[in-house]
Amino acid sequence: MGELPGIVITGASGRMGQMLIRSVVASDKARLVGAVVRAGHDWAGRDLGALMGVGHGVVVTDDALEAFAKAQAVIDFTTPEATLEFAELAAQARATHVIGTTGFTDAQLEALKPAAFHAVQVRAGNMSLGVNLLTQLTKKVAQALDEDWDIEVIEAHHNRKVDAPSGTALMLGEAAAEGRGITLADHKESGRDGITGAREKGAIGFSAIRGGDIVGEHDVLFAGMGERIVLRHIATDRGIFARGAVKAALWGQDKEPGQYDMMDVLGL
Ligand SMILES: NC(=O)C1=CN([C@@H]2O[C@H](COP(=O)(O)OP(=O)(O)OC[C@H]3O[C@@H](n4cnc5c(N)ncnc54)[C@H](O)[C@@H]3O)[C@@H](O)[C@H]2O)C=CC1
Ligand SMILES: O=C(O)C1=N[C@H](C(=O)O)C[C@H](O)C1
Repeated sequence: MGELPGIVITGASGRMGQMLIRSVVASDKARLVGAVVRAGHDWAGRDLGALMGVGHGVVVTDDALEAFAKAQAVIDFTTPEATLEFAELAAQARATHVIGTTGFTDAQLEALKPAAFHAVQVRAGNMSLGVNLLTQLTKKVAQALDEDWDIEVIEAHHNRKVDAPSGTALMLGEAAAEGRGITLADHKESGRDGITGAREKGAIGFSAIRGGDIVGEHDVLFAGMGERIVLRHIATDRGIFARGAVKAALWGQDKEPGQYDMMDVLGL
């Protein structure tokens, strides 16, 4: 039997970075071969075992290229700017690049594409099974209802989150738009404040709550006259995102270069 696929985690000291390290170490289908932090971070050069109590023998580095050269997959939950750099390096190393990072601009999403000519890229605003199922349900409900039903996506996250609406909220909004046969960009309404005027018919609205240690909560509200439907997902443990990302890294091993998402991985 050959060696298990080697995985590098970027943003190793972050909330998701640490969760991902624990998930790879706990997996019997993958090996942790590297942990990358940003340049000058005080974890660089230190053994993960001493820092986290797991991953003994893996020395944290700020040299992503060197780390990626030893890997079959890179799992990356960092920032859009860092992910763009890592996409090029993962392509050079022909390593599957699993991207959990959110908050990309349209131009940044466009800039991710060339790397996918050379390596598998799996990107999703949410890597959990539950949210990906909810996305499918959202599309189905939106397909069944007409514009008399107002669609609102409401999300809540911890007070350290820097982007809004969340990547998940955008995924759900895209699914609702697809179900309704419209383009989200033309119907997105977020950040209401002041005298906004009446709600535009057919809009897909977004609201973001930030507070405390909320892991991630998403409601898709279909509001009609005299009745409402609410589809809801509540995450209570970041392990759901990490396990999904490890699954994606393994799934990518025998795929052709290109851009994929968690629907592909989960076969939904
Ligand atoms: N797709 C999904 O299922 C999920 C996505 N996320 C997304 O993942 C991202 C990270 O979230 P958190 O872990 O909560 O944030 P965090 O702020 O705790 O961690 C991000 C880490 O990236 C590191 N970083 C930044 N630039 C870097 C560089 N150039 N090289 C190496 N490391 C670098 C930071 O030092 C930090 O440790 C966010 O965009 C978040 O929305 C979070 C949870 C689930
Ligand atoms: O930043 C987070 O924490 C999360 N980000 C993702 C998002 O933007 O949707 C996924 C999850 O909700 C947690």
